[in-house]
Amino acid sequence: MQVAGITTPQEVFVASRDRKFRINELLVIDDPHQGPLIGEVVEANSYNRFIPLSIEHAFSDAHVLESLKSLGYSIDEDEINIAKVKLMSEASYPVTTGSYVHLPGFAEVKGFLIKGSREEGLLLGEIKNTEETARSMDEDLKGLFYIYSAGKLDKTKNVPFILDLRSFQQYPHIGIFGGSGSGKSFGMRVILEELAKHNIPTVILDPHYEMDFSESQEDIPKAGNFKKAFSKFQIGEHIGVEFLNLSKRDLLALLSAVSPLSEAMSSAVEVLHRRGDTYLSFSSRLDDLAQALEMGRSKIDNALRQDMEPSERERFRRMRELLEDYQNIPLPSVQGIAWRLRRLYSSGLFSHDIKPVKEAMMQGKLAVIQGPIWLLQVFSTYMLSNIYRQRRDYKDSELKGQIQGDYFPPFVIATDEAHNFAPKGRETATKGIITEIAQEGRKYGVFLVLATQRPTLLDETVTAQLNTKIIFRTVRGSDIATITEETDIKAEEARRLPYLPSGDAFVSSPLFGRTVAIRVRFPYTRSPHTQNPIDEIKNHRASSEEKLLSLISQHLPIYAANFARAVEDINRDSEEKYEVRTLKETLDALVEKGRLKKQPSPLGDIYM
Ligand SMILES: Nc1ncnc2c1ncn2[C@@H]1O[C@H](COP(=O)(O)OP(=O)(O)OP(=O)(O)O)[C@@H](O)[C@H]1O
Repeated sequence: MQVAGITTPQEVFVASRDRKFRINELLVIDDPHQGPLIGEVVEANSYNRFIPLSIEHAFSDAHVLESLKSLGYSIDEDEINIAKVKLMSEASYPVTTGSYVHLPGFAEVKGFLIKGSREEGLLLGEIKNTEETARSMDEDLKGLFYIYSAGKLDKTKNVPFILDLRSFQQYPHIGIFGGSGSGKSFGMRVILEELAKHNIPTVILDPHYEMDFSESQEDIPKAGNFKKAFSKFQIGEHIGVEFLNLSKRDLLALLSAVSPLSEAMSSAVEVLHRRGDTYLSFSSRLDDLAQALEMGRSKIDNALRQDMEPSERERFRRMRELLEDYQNIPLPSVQGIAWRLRRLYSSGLFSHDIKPVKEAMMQGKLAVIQGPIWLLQVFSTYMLSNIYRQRRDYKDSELKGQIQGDYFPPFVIATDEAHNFAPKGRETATKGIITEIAQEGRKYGVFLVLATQRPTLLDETVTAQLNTKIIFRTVRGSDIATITEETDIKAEEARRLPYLPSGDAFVSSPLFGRTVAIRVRFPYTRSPHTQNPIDEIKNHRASSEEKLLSLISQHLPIYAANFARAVEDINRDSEEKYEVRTLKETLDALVEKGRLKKQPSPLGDIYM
């Protein structure tokens, strides 16, 4: 392999007669004047005499041709492999044409490939096309995980891609971008498994109900057990919000997450919510005021003149007071607040608190929060503000040398569909807290892992703070443009984005100082949704058939003449609601499948 053509201090062409180049592989150029220079292949091509060098293409540059000839290549006969190579760091002078080039041993390029220790890093996958270099790699870095590729699962043979945990302090936030089916969810799962391995407290917002780590991939030997590494909470069922602790700001955020509040409603909440309010006290105040506004003063006074139960009288008195204090609040605003509040209440939100989440975090677990996206927004606004504040207060008081309250650890927040939580050009309940953490979470050790299919729809301030970006296959032009703007991805790589296979990604990270092409390792656990829908139908059918058969077999033989009795018996023993007609159909279907026999008799058919 030799350098050919006109060179620059940043970029060269390398030619080889017998070795095909692979994109992203590293090469060492032995420049006689500048010593070894490391470069990365960004374009790889092969030519032979049957397909002449094209006129438009850069490689056809007359200088490259001339240079190849003078290096002893016969461009009319030989197959020639040519690579465009970008140097990792700029050379002092243009590279010497004709310099020999060799494939690096691990020691020569270790500094470019490995930026963290195996013990203290997240093992996300392998660096593409580093197989030859990996042969001379330290033994303890070899075969650390499994890669699934071309229908086969194998131990990795490449150099591992390790994201150093300690580097989070410097580069705290991770973005995962990629279109549908590109490998984003697998990538997120791998990151979360790695965080779990290190017992890093992590809160996961899971709008897709897919973040379950209890089922291991069967094909991976010794996949490890993640069952105890995570706890799953459903909003309204296991966790919720303590109304008593809500500030006015929290309450406004919660109500507006149900449906945006008008100006009048916001000001009404400001004046109506009082310190120490419980759900009951606040909601009855709203109901009383709504009724008072509806009745008007004279009707209330009239009512008070009548005979009534003391508790009833007390209520009318309260209504009159409320009317005096808040007569300027429009009735529709009070009603608007009341229905939003009722919606929150009926979701179960106010019946629980976030203690279980905090406990899971204190144990260094993954705390998976599940709920429909609107409720997740409502709840996470409150929860993230709460735990972030707790961590901030702890850290601030530690810095001031006056620790108050209990220890609260650094933590990670991870979510898919991040553009719903911090959308561009639109306010949502969660956006404020996510932007705040994106901007100053680093100081407190609070880190974000945000995945989205649509980076273009993610708030720019947040996107700009995502220091490490993992970019999977992306087809949409506008998203490729955003990615190109927001990362150091090279033009050649951006062109490849629409064609990346699922699970391949570019990692743009300041730690590496360049974009690294990786294949994400195969996760140890699997999502509960991995079953193919067609298999699901078949399995369900087979298991219902078994259930049916074992139910019916207890009542065999069934005589057609005595169907009514059989229906009664079967319905009594099960939750089924057969009628004579449906039982007959079911039995006939089982006969057709060969699971039952039907024998004619003078008194009618007998099923056995
Ligand atoms: N690292 C990987 N190794 C092997 N196969 C992978 C990998 N990543 C993804 N795949 C394959 O691609 C499929 C889709 O991946 P995944 O579910 O992660 O996509 P996604 O980007 O999250 O899509 P969506 O946004 O639609 O959920 C997986 O079911 C799997 O078959």
